Amino acid sequence: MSPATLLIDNIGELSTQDWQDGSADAAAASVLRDAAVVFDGERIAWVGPSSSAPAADERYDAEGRTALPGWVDSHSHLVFAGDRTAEFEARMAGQAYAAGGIGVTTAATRAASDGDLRRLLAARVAEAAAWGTTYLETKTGYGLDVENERRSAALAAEAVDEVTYLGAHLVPAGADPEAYTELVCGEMLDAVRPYVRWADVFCERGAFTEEQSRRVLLACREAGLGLRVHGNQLGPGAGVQLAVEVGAASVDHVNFLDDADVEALAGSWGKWPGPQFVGRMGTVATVLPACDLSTRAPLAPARRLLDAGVQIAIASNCNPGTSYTSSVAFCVTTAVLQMGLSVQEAVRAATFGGALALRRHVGLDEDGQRAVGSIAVGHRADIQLLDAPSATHLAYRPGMPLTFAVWRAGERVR
Ligand SMILES: N=CN[C@@H](CCC(=O)O)C(=O)O
Ligand SMILES: [Zn+2]
Repeated sequence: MSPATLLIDNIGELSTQDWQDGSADAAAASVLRDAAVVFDGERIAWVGPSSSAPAADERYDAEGRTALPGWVDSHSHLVFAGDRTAEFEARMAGQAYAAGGIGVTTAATRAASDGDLRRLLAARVAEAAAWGTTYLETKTGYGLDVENERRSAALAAEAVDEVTYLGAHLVPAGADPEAYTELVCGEMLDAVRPYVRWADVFCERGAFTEEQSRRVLLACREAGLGLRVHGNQLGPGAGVQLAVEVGAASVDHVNFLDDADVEALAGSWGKWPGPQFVGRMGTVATVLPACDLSTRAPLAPARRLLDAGVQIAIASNCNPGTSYTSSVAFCVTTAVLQMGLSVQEAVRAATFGGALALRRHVGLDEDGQRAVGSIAVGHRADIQLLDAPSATHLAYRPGMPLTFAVWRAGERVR
């Protein structure tokens, strides 16, 4: 049981990510020294200097460590069974990644019992939490028939914060692409609908065409789902433009972008932020650094996107094919060392950026849920402590296990 109120004081560096706008100055403003926070149950009740912190039922001394919002991992595929080590080895020997590998995981996932899938999923969620992830999205997409997609969605809804329907991940072996697309837009959508908030489509060669992707996205929007797109991963393509056209909250991967793609994404943010961050929102570009490394793809142009005024997120894309890690810290490190982001920009993308991509950056919306991804009064009490004097150590000491303590909705989970 958590105490009613908990004071965490003596925080050496507190990166609140409580931004007033997206400018570089705001990055500095969001970092406090010698700070403290107070939780009241699941809610942040106070943030400020340690010296003026109010009393609370319990106190935790951070001993000068660094505090950040918990990671908001806005892209993962955790409902699966089986193993793709052989495919990974072949890739490291020079073979290119292709969408077809999804079929291997689909066969193993269909063969797994509910109990096995539930245990596998719970272990993956626990692993993510242990490394600082406090808000987690995951997708279906390894069922690819009505009952297995429904089952994946139902199991995911038991285990994570946000569930995305990805029936349009691959046309299963032997199926007619048109007939399968109709199924995804009809009977399969009806079956998953009670469990999901989002729909996604893999708009790429070897998966779904632009026209099929548009049909899926519009049907899902009509059913009341928010939209996300896997786009421009394996080559130039229509994914980004389609995501902006349909008002998707996020387009993910974005490795191959031309000028028009960057302009479309930047243009989608032209009317944001308004007061309280609720101006008309655009399409977040979500970069997936671990996936880029594991597929030996050109890194997504995160620096260019930020400079153009696009809101970006960093996510793990944890899945057995292209990115078998849920370590968002590893992704942040890579974004700094290889994508040209500053530490605070990368931390922001993996916290506030993920919340933007899931439309959870402001609180108590239609679902009555609290805001996540930044540390401010009224937001959910999701905080991680790093065993380091500053967040810079995430990139300065790559690969070191810096996660020291994690609270999720006020509960200590590590
Ligand atoms: N690109 C599409 N889907 C996953 C990979 C799925 C798989 O290969 O199993 C991704 O986001 O990388
Ligand atoms: Zn993915």
